[in-house]
Formats: sequence, structure tokens, C-alpha cells
Amino acid sequence: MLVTIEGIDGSGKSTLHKTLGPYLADLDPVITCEPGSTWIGEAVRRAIREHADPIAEALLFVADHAAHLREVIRPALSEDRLVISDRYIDSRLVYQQVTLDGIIPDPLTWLRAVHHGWTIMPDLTILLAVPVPVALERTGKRESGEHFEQESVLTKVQEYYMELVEEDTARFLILDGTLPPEHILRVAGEVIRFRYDEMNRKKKKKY
Ligand SMILES: Nc1ncnc2c1ncn2[C@@H]1O[C@H](COP(=O)(O)OP(=O)(O)O)[C@@H](O)[C@H]1O
Ligand SMILES: Cc1cn([C@H]2C[C@H](O)[C@@H](COP(=O)(O)OP(=O)(O)O)O2)c(=O)[nH]c1=O
Repeated sequence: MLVTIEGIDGSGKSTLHKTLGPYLADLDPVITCEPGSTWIGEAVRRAIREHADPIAEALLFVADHAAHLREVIRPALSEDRLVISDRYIDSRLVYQQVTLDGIIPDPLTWLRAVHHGWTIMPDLTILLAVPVPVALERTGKRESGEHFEQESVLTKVQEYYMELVEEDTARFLILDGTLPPEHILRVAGEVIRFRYDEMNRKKKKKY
């Protein structure tokens, strides 16, 4: 089962992701992330740092995703493992919708077409929602400000995430990212456990 964690910068994804591994240790989950689960992640980081051309940057994120699928996601899913990824396809659908605006006509259609036919859609996506000012206050404490971490970008990104939810409500679980981290961990952890058990029960029934 593939679970992804999404949200704007500063929404608390990494905090949740780090603690889910130990919380669900009995399920032996594969804990992974985008960008950066393969060497292509280094190129992505450089593109972000050096404000590369937005199309080049978008395609590097896609290249990182392709390598991630081949090296981590597909092998783990083929063994029926539980995979939990900090960011995944939706990050591209929302962030690159912003960065490609005015550069490519209809960026969302283009982004979907680029992924079409080879990506694997998540079974469950946990979206951490926090007001943009709270996220900015949190990320403002970081030493390296990235070019995505601006109010105008994050406001659009949050809006686009909500549009994705409206299109596919069954896939998303929205959690209030301003709640205490232990509370978020318990809800996310128990929902993942329930869904994973349910999937395994259904599989057993088939045999
Ligand atoms: N639920 C929470 N409540 C308060 N602060 C949080 C919470 N989750 C994370 N933080 C803090 O906010 C900052 C950003 O969190 P992080 O997990 O790195 O976010 P992201 O990975 O989404 O950018 C960190 O300093 C972290 O300690
Ligand atoms: C995976 C992905 C990330 N990003 C952006 C979101 C982040 O601002 C940045 C780095 O991602 P990440 O390392 O997850 O940062 P954070 O922990 O702050 O959320 O890259 C995209 O623009 N497109 C993508 O496809």
C-alpha cells in the first residue's frame, strides 16, 4: 500500500514522517521521500538552489520521481510492503502548477500528461493543512530560505492542493497541522494501520 504525505512547506510533513516509522514499526514500513531518494535528488536540490529554468526544474522533479519508482516504490509494492513517502506526485501537480504558470499553457494538464501511463497513484494521501502565516512562521526559522517558501507561492499551492482533494475526496485525509504533533501522529498512524489491515484482509479473502 502506498501512502503519501503532502502539504505546504512548514506544514509538519517531515515531523510526521519521521515519527510514523517508529509508530508503525510492527508493520515494517518503507519510509521514503521526494525529492532525494536517489542521486537525482542532488540535481533537484541544485536546481532549487540556483533557481534553474522552471521547465528544467519540473523535469528534474519528474526524473527524480521515475528513479524513485524504479528503485524504491515498485520493488517495495511488489513485496506487498507498506510504503510511506514524504511528498510524491501531488507536490508536482501543485508546486509546478505555480512555477510553470505563464510558461506552459495549462500546466496541470501538461504535468498529468508527463506522468501518464507509468506512475503509481497513492492509495492514501494525508494532507497536512495549516494557515500559510503559520507555515511561514515555522519555515522562517530555517537557515536556508527556498524560493517556494513565499506567501504568494504557498497560498496558491494550498489552493491547488484543495482542488486536488475536491477531484478525488476518497484518496485524501486532511489533518489539521496546527494540532499537537503527537495528536497528528496518532490519527495518521491509526488510519494507515486500519487501511493497511483492511487491504490485507481483502487480499486474503480472494485466495
Ligand atoms: N504539529 C506541529 N505543531 C507545532 N510545530 C510543528 C508541528 N509540526 C512541525 N512543527 C515544527 O514546524 C517546523 C516545520 O516542520 P517540518 O516537519 O519540517 O515541516 P515540513 O516538512 O512540512 O516543511 C519545525 O520546526 C517543526 O518542529
Ligand atoms: C517533490 C517536489 C517538491 N517540490 C518542492 C517543495 C519544497 O519547497 C521543495 C523541497 O522539498 P522538501 O525537501 O520536501 O521540503 P520541505 O521539507 O520544506 O517541504 O521542493 C516541488 O516543487 N515539486 C515536487 O515535485
